Amino acid sequence: MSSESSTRFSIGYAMPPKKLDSFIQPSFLDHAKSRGIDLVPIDTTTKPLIEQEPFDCVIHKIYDEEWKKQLIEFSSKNPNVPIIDHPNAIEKLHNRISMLQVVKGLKFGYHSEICCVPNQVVIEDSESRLSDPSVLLGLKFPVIAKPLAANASAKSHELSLVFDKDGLNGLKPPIVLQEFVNHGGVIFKVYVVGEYAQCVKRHSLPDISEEKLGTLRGRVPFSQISNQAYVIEEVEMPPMSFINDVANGLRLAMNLNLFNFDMIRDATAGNKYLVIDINYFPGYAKMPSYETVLTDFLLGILNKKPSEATSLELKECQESG
Ligand SMILES: Nc1ncnc2c1ncn2[C@@H]1O[C@H](COP(=O)(O)OP(=O)(O)OP(=O)(O)O)[C@@H](O)[C@H]1O
Ligand SMILES: O=P(O)(O)O[C@H]1[C@H](O)[C@@H](O)[C@H](OP(=O)(O)O)[C@@H](OP(=O)(O)O)[C@H]1O
Ligand SMILES: [Mg+2]
Ligand SMILES: [Mg+2]
Repeated sequence: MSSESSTRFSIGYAMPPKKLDSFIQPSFLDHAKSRGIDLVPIDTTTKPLIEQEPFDCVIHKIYDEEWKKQLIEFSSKNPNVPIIDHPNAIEKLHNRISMLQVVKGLKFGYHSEICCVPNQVVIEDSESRLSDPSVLLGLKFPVIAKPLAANASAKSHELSLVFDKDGLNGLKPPIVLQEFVNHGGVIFKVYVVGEYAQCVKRHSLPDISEEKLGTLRGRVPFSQISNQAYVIEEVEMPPMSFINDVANGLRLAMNLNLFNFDMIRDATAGNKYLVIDINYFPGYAKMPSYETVLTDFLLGILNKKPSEATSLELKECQESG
């Protein structure tokens, strides 16, 4: 039995129904409560945020402009209340090109592992460009076609594995074509919660040999193939020091606290890792011990001095928004 703490904090949370169902588990609410945190649902449909105070912190996964306005208003009235995370920082993850740009800037010289992104091109507009071979800019088949927008819609997760030029016909821009990299059929999914990172293994697409590629035609659609948490024994994890450095580098560069990233290990070069996807506020309930990890993180935020806190700066938000 844990005793309830005497200083209590109120954390407001705002997210779509699907996320509420998975994230707001009784085990999390109870654990947070036992450590002095009351998690309070924010009504995002019938009342403005500023009429629902007081909150000591707000966490959110709502992407519309109206919500952003409400956060700005709330923040100007409560400049010392941390908002996790800044909507402008989250927006960079809504586009599969800007999402990975930050990976290229990561620097940590002392690892034998390297971290990069697959070769990719963006097709912003007309479908007819897909029949022009120069559009591929030297990209090699197979490629994965991904919608450019990664905005939490079901459509944004509708991907295709494309084996040849004919397989590009009928794809609907704006899309990203990304080189498929053989990686042994397993991805490393790294959950980041502030300074904490945890890596899990997930199933992925199997490798495709040159020989097999010669027999494959067109394209195959797929969606959310790495979202189920199964036990995968044999595959060796990347070194934890490397994972921590990538996680911290991304966190600082993106100014985000709550995200995960998917990383694959190139089957032809065991020290080469490629980041293929970064997601805001992912399915944390699938992460072992998410209740304690999230509670520790929130307490860390709440116990910071206001000057160190992640408050949403009105000025910055208006300037770059
Ligand atoms: N460049 C690549 N090379 C090899 N496999 C890839 C590549 N890109 C994606 N995949 C495979 O496709 C899956 C889905 O791709 P991605 O993670 O980009 O899509 P998503 O819909 O954004 O996923 P999530 O559900 O994690 O948000 C990956 O988990 C991985 O199995
Ligand atoms: O609903 P959108 O914004 O599209 O976000 C999804 C992410 O893209 C996925 O990465 C999450 O699954 P994982 O936590 O297994 O990565 C997935 O987790 P969930 O389905 O368990 O909530 C979602 O968070
Ligand atoms: Mg992914
Ligand atoms: Mg994703």
